[in-house]
Amino acid sequence: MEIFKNMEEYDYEQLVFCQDKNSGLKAIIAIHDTTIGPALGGTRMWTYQTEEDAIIDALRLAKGMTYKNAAAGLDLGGGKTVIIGNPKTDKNPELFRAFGRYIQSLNGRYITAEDVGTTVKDMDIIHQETDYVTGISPEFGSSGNPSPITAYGVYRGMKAAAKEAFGDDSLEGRTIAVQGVGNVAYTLCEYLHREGAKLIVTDINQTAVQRAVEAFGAKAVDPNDIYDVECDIYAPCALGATINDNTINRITAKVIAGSANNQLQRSSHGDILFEKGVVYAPDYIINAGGVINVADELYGYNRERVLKKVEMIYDSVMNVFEISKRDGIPTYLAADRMAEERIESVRKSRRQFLRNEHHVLSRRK
Ligand SMILES: NC(=O)c1ccc[n+]([C@@H]2O[C@H](COP(=O)([O-])OP(=O)(O)OC[C@H]3O[C@@H](n4cnc5c(N)ncnc54)[C@H](O)[C@@H]3O)[C@@H](O)[C@H]2O)c1
Ligand SMILES: CC(C)C[C@H](N)C(=O)O
Repeated sequence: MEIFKNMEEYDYEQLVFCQDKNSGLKAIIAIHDTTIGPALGGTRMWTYQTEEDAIIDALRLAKGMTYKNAAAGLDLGGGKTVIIGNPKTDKNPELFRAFGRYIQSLNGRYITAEDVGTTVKDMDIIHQETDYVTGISPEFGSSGNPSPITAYGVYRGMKAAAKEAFGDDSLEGRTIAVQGVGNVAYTLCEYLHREGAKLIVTDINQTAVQRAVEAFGAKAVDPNDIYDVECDIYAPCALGATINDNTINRITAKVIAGSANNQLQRSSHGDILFEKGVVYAPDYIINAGGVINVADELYGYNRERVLKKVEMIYDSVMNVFEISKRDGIPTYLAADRMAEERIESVRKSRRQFLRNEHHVLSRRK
């Protein structure tokens, strides 16, 4: 793999490889863009088949965070970490402490939080070595697990997408196919069930499926069959790239709205959805609740302020649809334009020289 070629393609700033033999840590921190502020993005722990897969995932996820944070109006850039390993068997406190020291060595350029495979407890261990971590336990005045807030944002965004597709934002009686019923999707299903939606669920973890079947009367299907079920809304809430060459023509839903990051394998899949008239709520707009929640810790956490902001994901999704219709472009592109405009305006406003403690002038005491 040509690493610099890959970094150059979307202008990544930095890729950090972290290794600690004693604890087994193998982590990759990707910092995509810090124009607006320090890079904030979670840490994913996953069993990657190859090191190349792990690097590509870190890069894709980090870029997504730049766009997510910019579009959500946060004063933050984008980054992400992947830890190579099985979250069920390979965790130990020394691993997260070693990782925390690597984060500290970046001196605030990167701030972490939870993602797939990591928990509040893991963030608390990282916190023993660095302050550049969010989503730690509420005992520290922090916001805790971001997933329920992410779920609330996805629910709000899904209602906006329903309004766009069906002319009515009620989800009562709608059939919704949920792929992956983990931390975010379980709470999402609670909202959907409460509103009277009919749920079809799948997961590679049978315990997770069973929990949703029992709690919400959901119908369970095999992971490979979720693309073929008849439904109004497809909610991808597992891993990325599930909208791809193999699935795009199998999905019959009029709406795609879910929590997963990087749902489109390639941007051309977003073009196809647009041509087919599928209402796609762009992933990083609809799933921004979690990062809005953890970012609020940087100001002194206030849950009411967070809930107000996350409720507005309905309006952000609507705004993307408006731009898409106005400019005749797919929704993923409309979202990208929104984010890029904000990054560019900040970049321009920072043109003037500003003396700081690192500048050569500071040496002339
Ligand atoms: N947790 C958050 O606050 C947050 C915020 C923004 C985005 N996201 C994204 O939302 C998604 C879900 O996050 P989460 O925190 O709920 O993770 P999670 O690990 O708790 O849940 C993911 C679920 O998907 C299942 N899964 C994995 N591969 C699957 C497959 N091929 N088919 C069916 N099920 C499969 C897993 O078994 C698991 O139950 C991820 O893509 C994550 O990056 C999460
Ligand atoms: C909580 C966030 C910082 C990270 C979250 N996993 C996301 O993708 O947005």
